[in-house]
Amino acid sequence: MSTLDALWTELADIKDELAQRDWFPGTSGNLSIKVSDQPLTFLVTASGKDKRRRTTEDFLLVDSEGNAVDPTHLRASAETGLHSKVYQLTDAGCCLHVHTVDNNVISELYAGEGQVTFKGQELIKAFNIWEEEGSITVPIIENYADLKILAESFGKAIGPDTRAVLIRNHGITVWGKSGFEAKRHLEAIEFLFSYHIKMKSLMQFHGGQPSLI
Ligand SMILES: CSCCC(=O)C(=O)COP(=O)(O)O
Ligand SMILES: [Zn+2]
Repeated sequence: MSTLDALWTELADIKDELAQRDWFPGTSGNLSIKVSDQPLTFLVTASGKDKRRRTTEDFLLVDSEGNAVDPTHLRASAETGLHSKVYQLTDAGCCLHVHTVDNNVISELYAGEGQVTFKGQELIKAFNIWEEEGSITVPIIENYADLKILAESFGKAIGPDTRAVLIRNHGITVWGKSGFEAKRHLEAIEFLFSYHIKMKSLMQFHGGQPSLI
């Protein structure tokens, strides 16, 4: 199996796993995996597809501008520019974008602060943060309809410690050095979002104290 085929299969397997979690509602979401550094090329999901299905036309190889490397009738994800930023600004090997109710709720709750921080949670270790008081901060950006402006704003939100960026009432983009690490980061951040929303609702209904009754 060629390297390209192996990367294709790796990304297709991740796509299947995320689909099993129902993280691609209404054809949303896009995924990519880096193929080469110089020049930058990566496999990215074709736009507008039902990402729950596995087909031979799920991905295409694009360059740093998001242009197809080989002739194809497929259109690269509308959000390919964001994946490109991730590969240009970080050491990522894989980048995942999903829309979930939890990530949309968190993005709206904390949009005013421009970021959300989690601490005191074991799953922060999934980001390779092992300090006693370790924390993870996720920047939140506005959801510009113009995808070039969105990609610029997204790129500006990426600092040396950024592992994920939330787009307000849209979704999250997460990356990792490998497909395995990107998926671990995504699962961990969605866990933290879900925990936070549940805890916040319990506290609201029970006078500021978490309660299950
Ligand atoms: C119906 S979802 C709107 C577009 C979007 O946000 C998304 O994640 C999917 O776009 P793509 O072009 O990658 O299919
Ligand atoms: Zn999206």
